[in-house]
Amino acid sequence: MSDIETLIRALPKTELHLHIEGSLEPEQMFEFAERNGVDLAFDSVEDIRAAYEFNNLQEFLDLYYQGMSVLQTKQDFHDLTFAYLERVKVDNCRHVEIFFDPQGHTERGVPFNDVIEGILSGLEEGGKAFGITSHLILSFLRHLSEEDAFKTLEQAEPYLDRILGVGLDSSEVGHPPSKFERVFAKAREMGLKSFAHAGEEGPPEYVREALDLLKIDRLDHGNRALEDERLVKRLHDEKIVLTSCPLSNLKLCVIDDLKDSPLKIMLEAGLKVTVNSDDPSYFGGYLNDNYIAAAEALKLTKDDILTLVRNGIEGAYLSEDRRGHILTEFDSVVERHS
Ligand SMILES: Nc1ncnc2[nH]cnc12
Ligand SMILES: [Zn+2]
Repeated sequence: MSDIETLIRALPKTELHLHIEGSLEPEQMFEFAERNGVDLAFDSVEDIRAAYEFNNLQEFLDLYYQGMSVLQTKQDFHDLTFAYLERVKVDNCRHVEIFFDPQGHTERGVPFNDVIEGILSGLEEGGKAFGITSHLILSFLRHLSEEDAFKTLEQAEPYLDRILGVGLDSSEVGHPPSKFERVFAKAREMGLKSFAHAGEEGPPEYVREALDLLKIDRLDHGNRALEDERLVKRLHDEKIVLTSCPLSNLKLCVIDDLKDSPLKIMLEAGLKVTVNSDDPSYFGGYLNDNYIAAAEALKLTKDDILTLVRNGIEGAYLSEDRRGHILTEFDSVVERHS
C-alpha cells in the first residue's frame, strides 16, 4: 500500500455528497425485492453490475429510479441507511450529510413518513453503533414540477428539526435552479439550509443561478464552473464549499479520464473542494475508493490530501465540540504520518 493510501485510510473523514438510494447494493436489491414481492428485471447480482455502464447522467438516473422500486417499507429504508453507515465506518468516516429523494418514493405510493422515519432510525441506530454523526438533506427532483416540490416540502414540516436542508438533484440540463427559486426561498424561511447540484452537466450559468437565486450554502459538483474565470473567483472569495465526486464524474462521462477530474484545478484555485462518493453502489466505490483513485490519477500530494480532508471537516455542519474532536484526531494521525 502506498504512503498516500495509508494516510487516506487512517484519516478521520466526512462525507457531504451521498444519495442514500445510491448506496443500494445489488445484493440488497435482491433481498428487498424478495421480501417485498417485487419482480426485478435482472436475474443475478452480476447482471445488475453489468448494467452499470452509463454514457451520461440520464442513463444512470433511469436505472437509479428503477432500482429504488424495491424500497417499500420503513424497515427497508432503515436497513439501507444502517448498511451504508456500517460500510463507511470501515473508511474511517466520522460524519455524513446524506441526501434522500422522497419524490422517488412518494410517486410510487410509499408514504413520506415511512421513508424519512426509516432513514432517521437507521442514522440513529447506525450512528450509535459506529460512532458516526449525521445530517439529512431533503432533495427535490428537478425534472418534476415546482408544485410537486412545494408539496414535498409541506410533507417534511413535522420533521423540520431533523432535516438540515434542501437539495436539488436529478436531470440537470433543461431544469435550471431558477425553476425552484420560490421553493428554496420558502425552505430558507423555514430555517433550512440550501444545497444544489449544479455544473455537473449544466452550464456555468446554472451555478450562478444556484448562488444568486437559491442562495446555496454549498455547491454539489460544480465542475463546469471552471469554464468561467469570474465564477471561480467568486467561489473562492465567498469560500463556497464544493462537493466533488471523482468516480461519479468518470462513470457518468462528465470526464473522459480521472486525470481530468476538476479536483486538482479546484485545489490549485484555492477552492474549498471536498471528496465524496455520490452513489457508491452504482459508481464502483465508497469514500476511500474515491480519495485513492483521485490521488493516484492526479498525483495528489500528502498536503493535497490533508487539505481535501480538512475541507470536508470544516465544510460540514458539525457542532463545535464534534468538529474539535474530529480535528484533534486528524492532527494526531498527521503527526503519526509525518
Ligand atoms: N450525480 C447525480 N446527479 C444528479 N442527480 C442525482 N441523483 C443521484 N445522483 C445524482
Ligand atoms: Zn449527487
